[in-house]
Amino acid sequence: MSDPVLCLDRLVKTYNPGLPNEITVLREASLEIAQGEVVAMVAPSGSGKSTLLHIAGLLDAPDSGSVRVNGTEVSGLSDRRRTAIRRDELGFVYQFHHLLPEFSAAENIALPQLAAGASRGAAMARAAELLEHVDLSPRADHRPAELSGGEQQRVAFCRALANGPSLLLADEPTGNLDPATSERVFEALMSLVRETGMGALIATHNLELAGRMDRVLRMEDGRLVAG
Ligand SMILES: Nc1ncnc2c1ncn2[C@@H]1O[C@H](COP(=O)(O)OP(=O)(O)OP(=O)(O)O)[C@@H](O)[C@H]1O
Repeated sequence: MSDPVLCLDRLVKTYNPGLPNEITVLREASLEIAQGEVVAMVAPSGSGKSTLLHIAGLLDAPDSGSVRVNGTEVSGLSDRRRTAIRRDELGFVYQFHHLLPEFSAAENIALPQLAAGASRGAAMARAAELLEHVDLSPRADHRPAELSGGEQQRVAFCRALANGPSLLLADEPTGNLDPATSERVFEALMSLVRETGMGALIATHNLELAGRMDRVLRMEDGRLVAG
């Protein structure tokens, strides 16, 4: 059997330790995501969802507990190796798209590939393929400001998937959209994720969307429990 794409084991995280405003956000939070599995994380605001996603995305370290990505324990790795894992194995989507305003949709999708060493031709070809998948080929040369909110978010999904990651981490990817757009964007995301066979951890407040994923976890008192 292959390793889980993500294994978080008994993560503990306290902010401001020893100070009056000390707050323990994660209390032995654990989860495992198999290859191709799409997991929803439902959590009230302030319960530690972003903290957990930051740790899973190797942007922050836990106080204790372990993080394994495709079987590799990340604590103790050099910054360089950690950056390589983030670039090659993880894809990120946020509530706001964070596309670069001065570049076109296709160029935004090409950039992470160029950073990973792809040629411009190969990167733009892959961008075109991804844009076609989310029905945005006619918008390839548009800058983000010339796209609707739902279109911008679909471009952000393409960018997240550009380097063929095995795990997608998404923090309320449809949180900023109206219900109809949210539905369309969610469908686009699921179709991309299913097509590539990647695993995904998707934080959402939308219980209806969560119910359509393979598994739902709830954040409760700093732990993840089956929802
Ligand atoms: N860098 C930090 N320093 C101190 N406290 C922090 C820090 N980051 C987060 N917190 C606190 O930790 C708790 C959890 O924050 P986190 O952002 O993980 O929650 P969340 O579930 O993602 O919330 P939201 O849905 O509102 O974004 C909050 O009480 C927050 O104020």
